[in-house]
Amino acid sequence: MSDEFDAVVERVHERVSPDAEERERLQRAAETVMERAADAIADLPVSAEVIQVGSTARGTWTAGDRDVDVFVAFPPDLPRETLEEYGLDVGHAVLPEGREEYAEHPYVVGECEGYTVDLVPCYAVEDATAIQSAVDRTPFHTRYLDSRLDDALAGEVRVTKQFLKGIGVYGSDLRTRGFSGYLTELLVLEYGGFRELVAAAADWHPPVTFDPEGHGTVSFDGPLVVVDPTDPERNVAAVCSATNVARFQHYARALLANPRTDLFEASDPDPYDADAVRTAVERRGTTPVALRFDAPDVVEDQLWPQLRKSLGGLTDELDRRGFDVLRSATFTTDTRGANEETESDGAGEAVLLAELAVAERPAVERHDGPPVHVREHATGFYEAYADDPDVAGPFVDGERYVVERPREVTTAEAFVTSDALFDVRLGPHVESALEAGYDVLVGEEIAALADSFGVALADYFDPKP
Ligand SMILES: Nc1ccn([C@@H]2O[C@H](COP(=O)(O)OP(=O)(O)OP(=O)(O)O)[C@@H](O)[C@H]2O)c(=O)n1
Ligand SMILES: [Mg+2]
Repeated sequence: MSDEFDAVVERVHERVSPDAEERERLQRAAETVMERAADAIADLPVSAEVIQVGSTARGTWTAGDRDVDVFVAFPPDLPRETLEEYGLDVGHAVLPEGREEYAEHPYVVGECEGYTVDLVPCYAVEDATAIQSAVDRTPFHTRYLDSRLDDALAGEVRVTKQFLKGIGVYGSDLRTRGFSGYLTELLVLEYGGFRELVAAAADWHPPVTFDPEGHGTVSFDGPLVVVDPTDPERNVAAVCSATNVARFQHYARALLANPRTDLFEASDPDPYDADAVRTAVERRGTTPVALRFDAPDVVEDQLWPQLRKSLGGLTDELDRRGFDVLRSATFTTDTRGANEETESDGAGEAVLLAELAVAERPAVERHDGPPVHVREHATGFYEAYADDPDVAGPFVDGERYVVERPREVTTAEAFVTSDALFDVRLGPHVESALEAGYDVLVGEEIAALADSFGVALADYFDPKP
């Protein structure tokens, strides 16, 4: 087992480690960016430090990645608006073709010598606990890891990142909710290597907690807690979902049991076509209901939490109304999950999908009233329904009055096409998007989604751990 494992890791290591030429090319691009930034800062009335951060500063990027992160650290007493203004000035000077993106504050993303450069302003604070903005921690991460990661460990980090990418859990964006680069580096550091990490993870019993500097002061929730060595009040793994921790454990065991390089390769399934969707729906005998609408034009880190929240609100209400949700999913075009040819313009489309075990509820529903001995309430209930021609009862069952009254909706389709849809917990941007209009597809009609969402449907009907 040992030899096989090492042979697999060696092959992956070979593939994800940049050669000398790639390192040089990247370093040249980074230096160009940093020189241009220094020139742009010279035109400003304040001084600022240019710092290369992220995986390219630490030698932990995987070969072929083309992202360079450069920060400009301004004096901490600079007002926020001035920091934003100067940050964008420098960004546009360095990356004349660049576009503005927005995280906690705006920054510029552009191309330089074939690399995608993020040029981010931050505050040069004394220590990471004094941060004024989340990005102010980043230079501390680089300093902390720089002195602890040697070439061999950097290689272990690259292999680990590739494994996490292969199994689909790499990235701390709110769509993925997985392992960030910094988290990966800290875990490798903690265990001393990829193999040690994987062997340990196979036996984790979450919650799993690490505090590399032993300085944690607050307690954190979540399946994985790694107290930031540069900030005792932050859990580096805060966004990592329980699902992704469990998934990592599953694939750690799979790799140990049967070492193979394909676990290090992300692979999309063959997209389902309309026929495959119809066959799947028929075979399962369920009633899928999909809402399809124009995705709100907000950044992904806003979009995904809102889509999940909306899906949760929808499925809770469908359950409450007796349609028994078997499984549900949300997906969008123009990111992974779309067929590239049919990618739409702008923000693309989004889908909320709920697969129901119950297609139709009867015309009546049971409604229990108060116990008869609770005289005032019981009489009120009795009188409210006594003359209602639409109900059966009130009758007495056990100690209570009961009526059987007409059900508001007998199918999920009737529910999602009614105004009651807007009473469920929806993310505000999703709510506006739905108000602008949406299509409802039921049962085999969801085959029409295959054009734009064939990969997501293949994932859905053929789920992997
Ligand atoms: N959720 C995040 C995202 C980023 N960072 C900081 O920003 C740096 C750059 O972020 P990113 O490019 O996302 O990660 P890398 O570490 O560069 O990893 P990758 O190889 O994926 O680029 C990270 O190293 C980390 O210090 C962070 O603290 N928290
Ligand atoms: Mg990076």
